[in-house]
Amino acid sequence: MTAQSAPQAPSPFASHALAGKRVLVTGGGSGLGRALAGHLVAHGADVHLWGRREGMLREAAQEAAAGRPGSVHVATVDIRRSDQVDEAMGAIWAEHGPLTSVFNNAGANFIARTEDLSPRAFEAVTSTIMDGSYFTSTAAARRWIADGLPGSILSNLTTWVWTGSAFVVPAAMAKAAVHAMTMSLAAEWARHRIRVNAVAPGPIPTDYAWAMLNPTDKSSSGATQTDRIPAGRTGTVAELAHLVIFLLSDACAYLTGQTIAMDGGQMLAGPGTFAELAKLTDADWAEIRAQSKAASAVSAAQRAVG
Ligand SMILES: CCCCCCC/C=C/C(=O)SCCNC(=O)CCNC(=O)[C@H](O)C(C)(C)COP(=O)(O)OP(=O)(O)OC[C@H]1O[C@@H](n2cnc3c(N)ncnc32)[C@H](O)[C@@H]1OP(=O)(O)O
Ligand SMILES: NC(=O)C1=CN([C@@H]2O[C@H](COP(=O)(O)OP(=O)(O)OC[C@H]3O[C@@H](n4cnc5c(N)ncnc54)[C@H](OP(=O)(O)O)[C@@H]3O)[C@@H](O)[C@H]2O)C=CC1
Repeated sequence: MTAQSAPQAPSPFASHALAGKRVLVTGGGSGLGRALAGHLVAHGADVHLWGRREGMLREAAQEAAAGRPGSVHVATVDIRRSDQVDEAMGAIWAEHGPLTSVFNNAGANFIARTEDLSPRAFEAVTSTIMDGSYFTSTAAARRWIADGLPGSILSNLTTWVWTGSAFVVPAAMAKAAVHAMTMSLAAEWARHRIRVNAVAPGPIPTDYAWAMLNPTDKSSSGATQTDRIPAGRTGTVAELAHLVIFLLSDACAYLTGQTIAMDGGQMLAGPGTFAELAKLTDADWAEIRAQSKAASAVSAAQRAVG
């Protein structure tokens, strides 16, 4: 199949679709979170970006706020630490006013044979995705409930919540846990006017994710191969942004408890996982581990916290 080029999809939403919204984006210093921030600002939202690398967050804020100076704020927060999350959430409420929305976007992942993973490796991934999403969601919701305010929680998942995926087992498990949190809290908190939803994008290549998920010339697999996607291309940040804007807007106040896939048909056609990596040799896995750990080390050296 030949790769299709992505359409230049203009936003279907008015520039004030998110006016009055104050949105927290975790993992906002890089990749999808960073790119999404500019779209949220362009539709009227004020945005808060959390991550562990201060320099990246500041650059991201400058980029996203270019059209509306003062609309983006940053904080270094390790979302695996409930104390840091609660303190940073309190600071938003005190210094800027209540959030209206949380986007649980921060994630951690790398491909590896499950039998090779140490307990610390398992925990590094699962605590970021599962604990981090829970700590952030509850820190916001406790305040909304106490203040009698409505709110919206959205999480960035993957289609592995339905299919699982070989070779990324901690991430697949943790994303599935957040999918369960989405359904559970939607029912529990609807009476507080708090909506809880999730998106499950197919591949939208970003620098760090691909350094973790496709680090060598042998590691390309169904999950990251464009030519295996029925739509013939990967998704775009603009397409993800349009779905997120809709879900965070007041246009769908009755929509809650849903995880919405947006993957060009990848999951339904079968190749959305890393199962094909079963063919790799010990030497291939050693190279993958060395390459992805090198990318992690570069990023860890940039952190202010965590
Ligand atoms: C169908 C759709 C297809 C595409 C779907 C895409 C889905 C989304 C994917 C993503 O989420 S990609 C996100 C990529 N971004 C990140 O992962 C950002 C955050 N990442 C990190 O912080 C690191 O990369 C980290 C390794 C995940 C964690 O770093 P941390 O500093 O907390 O831990 P370390 O001390 O470095 O390591 C802890 C532990 O883990 C072992 N380990 C680290 N890397 C590897 C590796 N590549 N292979 C095997 N093991 C690894 C490390 O050795 C430590 O264990 P011990 O040695 O101490 O036992
Ligand atoms: N790209 C893709 O194709 C897809 C991505 N996704 C999901 O989208 C999200 C973003 O991925 P992507 O942009 O590609 O990858 P990135 O690696 O660029 O984004 C992950 C972000 O999470 C932040 N983060 C990681 N650990 C922590 C922590 N403990 N505390 C605070 N922030 C943390 C990182 O910042 P820092 O290291 O500075 O803390 C980074 O900004 C992930 O949840 C991923 O699973 C889902 C489907 C497809």
